[in-house]
Amino acid sequence: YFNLEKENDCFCNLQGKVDECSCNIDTVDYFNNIKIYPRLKSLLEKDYFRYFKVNLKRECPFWEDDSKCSMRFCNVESCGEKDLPPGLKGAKNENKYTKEVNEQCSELNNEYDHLDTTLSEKAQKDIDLWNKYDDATDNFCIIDENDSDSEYVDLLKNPERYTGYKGKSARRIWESIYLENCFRPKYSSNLNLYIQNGILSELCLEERVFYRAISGLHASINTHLSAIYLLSDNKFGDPKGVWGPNLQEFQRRFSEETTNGEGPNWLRNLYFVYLLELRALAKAAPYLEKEEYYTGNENEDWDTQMAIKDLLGVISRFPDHFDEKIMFNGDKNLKYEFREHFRNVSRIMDCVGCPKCKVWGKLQTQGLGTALKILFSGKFDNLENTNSKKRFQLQRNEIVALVNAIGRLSTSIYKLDDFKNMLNNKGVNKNNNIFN
Ligand SMILES: Cc1cc2nc3c(=O)[nH]c(=O)nc-3n(C[C@H](O)[C@H](O)[C@H](O)COP(=O)(O)OP(=O)(O)OC[C@H]3O[C@@H](n4cnc5c(N)ncnc54)[C@H](O)[C@@H]3O)c2cc1C
Repeated sequence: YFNLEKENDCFCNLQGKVDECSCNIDTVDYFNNIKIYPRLKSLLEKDYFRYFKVNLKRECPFWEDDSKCSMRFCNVESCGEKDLPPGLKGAKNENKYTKEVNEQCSELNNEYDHLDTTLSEKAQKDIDLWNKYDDATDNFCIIDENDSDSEYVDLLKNPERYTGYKGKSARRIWESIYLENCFRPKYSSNLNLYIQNGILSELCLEERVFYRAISGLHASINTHLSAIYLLSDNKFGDPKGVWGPNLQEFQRRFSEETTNGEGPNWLRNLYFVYLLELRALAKAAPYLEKEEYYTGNENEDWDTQMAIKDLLGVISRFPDHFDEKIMFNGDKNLKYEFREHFRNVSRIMDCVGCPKCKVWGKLQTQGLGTALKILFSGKFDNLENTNSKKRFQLQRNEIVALVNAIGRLSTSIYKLDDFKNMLNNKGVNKNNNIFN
């Protein structure tokens, strides 16, 4: 199928600096594969991170969903109440998420010190409304967590992998993201649906960042489906399927030869979005270190807190993340547009025709949306100097989505190393021009 000489070309341009950031691809490789990936892998097996609440029933607001996924591997096993950790049971009762509320401490009030914190029903309603409004204007995503149709999905039971979702429906999702919901070069005569790297310079920094983030997410999803591909025959093979890396699929998606020279740029965008999300995690560290990670299982909750602290410590010692301070210093409208575009991308996830892809698509856009909120809402600036826990709260699902989204990107970068080794073992390292 492929010319061996050209076979490795996904990796040749994948070197040097990550665009818009100050560090090199190989520095990120080392840092991720040795330090971050193993930590995230064990952290994401903890109950707190393994259950994601998602609404799979919300209708597509843009067009009638016309797709049925071709394979049974598309379907999601949602989990029943009995499978959930004690702290997440009674999903309708939002208060169950925090230990404080569950353990309702009843201290005696000194009647002279007593501060009357009761509010009239009307005032309480107003405040709820204000909070909702404030929150909504900061959010880059529609959040499913409080939705009555939402259900918990066990992410470990539903790994992101090849599902067979392709064709018109999948293409329409990506097209509508890039065509309508990414910023586009205004003066370019190029009518190609997808933005080519060469004309990205016509976009301003913020617009480029937006495009690179989406493209990086796309590259990550396509790396996963190539890395956990269905290798056995669907009809006659093992009913559970035999899964593993498919090098040819990976090359078709990322080599210069088959992508008009764009594949390696898409992989660079994967590194970009990884650094962007890591920066968000580092920025929110003072807040996340104080979170309880409550599931009702004391031992595990303690382990989770320790594991998070350890991870945040490692991340904060890596200096060269994305620098968000360079963004939104000019045109005030741009931030608003940026947020609206991204909210539309998150709405499009309701149109994904394969339930498993939808779960992971929603999780990853919500994770990226949470990262953008941390970086750009202003509410996480100067966290070190304030009692942040009281000032601002992320919902449980936002934290679960953010850390899992970083887990996905980290795994993709790790899997690139596997593909690189597979290519080298085939004896084509002399021209290893994807990764060199
Ligand atoms: C939200 C979502 C989640 C999905 N999850 C899964 C999943 O879990 N498992 C699964 O098997 N399939 C999944 N899919 C489908 C998968 O992403 C592909 O759409 C499908 O495999 C068809 O691939 P394709 O070769 O036609 O190109 P597509 O990936 O559909 O890409 C369409 C076009 O976009 C351009 N393009 C490709 N990659 C990039 C990039 N990184 N940056 C910029 N432009 C790019 C190219 O011009 C390409 O022709 C998902 C799709 C969506 C929309």
